[in-house]
Formats: sequence, C-alpha cells, structure tokens
Amino acid sequence: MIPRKDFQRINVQTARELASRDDVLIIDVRDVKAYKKQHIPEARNVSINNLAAILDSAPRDMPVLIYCYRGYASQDYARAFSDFRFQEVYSLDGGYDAWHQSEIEAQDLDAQDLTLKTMALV
Ligand SMILES: O=S(=O)([O-])[S-]
Repeated sequence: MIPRKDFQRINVQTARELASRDDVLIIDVRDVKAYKKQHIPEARNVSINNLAAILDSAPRDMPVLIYCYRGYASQDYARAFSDFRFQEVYSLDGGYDAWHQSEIEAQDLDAQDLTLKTMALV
C-alpha cells in the first residue's frame, strides 16, 4: 500500500517554480466566478462537486498544487489529496491573493526599471 504523505505549504515563489513544470496538476478551489475572472495558467476549477472524480482519476504520483483565496480552504483540499495517497501535494500559502499580488509587484518593478532606463536616455 502507498504510504500517506502529508501535504506541504509553499510560498508564491516555490509555487511559481512548481507551476512552470509540465507534469503538475494545478487546482483552483475558489468559486467558478473568481476562477473565470482570473486563475493560474492551466489550473482546473475543483469544488466539492467534482473533487471525487479528480481524486479517482489523477495519477497518485502527479504533483498537485492547490490554491484558494488566501490559503486556508486549500489546506482542507490538500489534506484530502494526501489522504488519497497523492505523494506530492502542495497548498499555496496566501492563495491566489498572494499570487496576484506578486504579479502586480513584478509589473511595478518592470515599470520602474523602464522609467529609470528612459530617464537615463534623456
Ligand atoms: O478564505 S480561504 O483562503 O480559506 S478560501
């Protein structure tokens, strides 16, 4: 029998590295409306209604990254995946809010960099 492995809580930076891999199952457990508005690329929207189908069908050795709004509800889902013997389960600390915030900060840095370069040319 496959041993149960606890899920891990990870920060945005680690989640970004993980999400860039091809073999990761990314799961968004926010409501459909929030998911449709924005989500991490390649993420699937999962709720209590389709959770069982995913738990039954996904390979147990596939890494799973789960996020919600702020990183609390995702831990309950992550626990379920661990209970079903998924071997690599991650819950994003700070949830989509943290992910989105880091995107905004990265864009601000790019804009500042561009401004400085432009000023240096003048
Ligand atoms: O509020 S939540 O982050 O648990 S979805």
